Amino acid sequence: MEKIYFDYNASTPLAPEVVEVMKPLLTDFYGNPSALHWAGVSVKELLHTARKQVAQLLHCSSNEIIFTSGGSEANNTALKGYFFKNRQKGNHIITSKIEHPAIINPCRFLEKVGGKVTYVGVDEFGRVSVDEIEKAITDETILITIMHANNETGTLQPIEEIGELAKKNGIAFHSDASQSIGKVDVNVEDSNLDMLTIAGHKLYAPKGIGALYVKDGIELEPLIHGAGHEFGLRAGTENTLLAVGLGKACELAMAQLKKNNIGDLTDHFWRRLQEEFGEDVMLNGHPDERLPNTLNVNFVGRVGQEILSAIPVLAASTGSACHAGSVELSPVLKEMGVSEHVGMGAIRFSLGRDSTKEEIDRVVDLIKVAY
Ligand SMILES: Cc1ncc(COP(=O)(O)O)c(C=O)c1O
Repeated sequence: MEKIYFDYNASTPLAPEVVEVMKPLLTDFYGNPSALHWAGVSVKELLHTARKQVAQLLHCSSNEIIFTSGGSEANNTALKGYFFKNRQKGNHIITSKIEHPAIINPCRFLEKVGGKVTYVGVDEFGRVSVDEIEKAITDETILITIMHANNETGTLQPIEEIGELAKKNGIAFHSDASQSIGKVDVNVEDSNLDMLTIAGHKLYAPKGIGALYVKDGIELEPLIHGAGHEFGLRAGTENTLLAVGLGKACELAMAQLKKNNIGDLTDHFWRRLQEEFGEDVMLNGHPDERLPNTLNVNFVGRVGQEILSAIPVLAASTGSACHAGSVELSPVLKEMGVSEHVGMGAIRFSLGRDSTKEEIDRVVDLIKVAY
């Protein structure tokens, strides 16, 4: 039976165009981009193009993009880098309780070295309250970091309002946009963002590459000290192969955003599940303010992982973490107030460019059999 991949929030395949653009870097374009001779200059040009392509997607300048090894490194650079460089201004950071571990754990680390962190909660749809963030601001607050879209539910946060609030209070604003880039339009200027994280493998670029937007004028301490690569913010000869792939992926994402009908497919999926399962299915996340590709559904009274195990051709995720054989309710759903009875039945389906209506209909049929 043909396999079905509905786990694009976990990782995406490489776009064929991305593979093509990377090929010459495996053979002919081997120079060090810092070298001044022909071999270096040609690679430097490719890197420059890639940086420009990433910047265009975010609506910023290419000198505001630094390449990293992925979303986790970009988040660590933003949080630790900003904290260590700006510590004399204050030691307080505001974030949310539903961030990815790549934000929560750097925050926990900073708490061990003199930082104070407020973790704001979310409502039943997984959205933070801007008022609650405002109330958490103190004279010591230097940074607000709130993810743009949640990886499990797809719920989008009101980053424009949070950006306004941060700007009004002279506080830097970072957003982990690993899940939203390429799925919805993101404009760092309109959202008053000072820093923003991208993860390549969520948008049809390779794994092991990402980027951090750092607004002109924002100062960071690098995580990796060395030579002056990436505007002095990340030492080490650039991963030109993967950066060029990310650049192309960003160019493709821009074109895709304009002709994207993935939201219609997700709506069709949700309609079909409601038709077949009625009140036995519940949506996790905001009904409208959600990534167009993400459908997180509770199969009430069931265990999501058991349903998935019964459908081996389907790649999808549960929101729950498996520890030593036991399945636990996802901390994100827990924060949203979803009960264990309901939330243990959660399955996250995340669609992508190659997903089809036929696949969705087949998955609904397979779930009916497995149910
Ligand atoms: C919201 C979010 N942030 C950060 C990351 C980490 O990205 P990477 O795997 O590129 O380090 C992920 C990946 O799962 C994510 O979903």
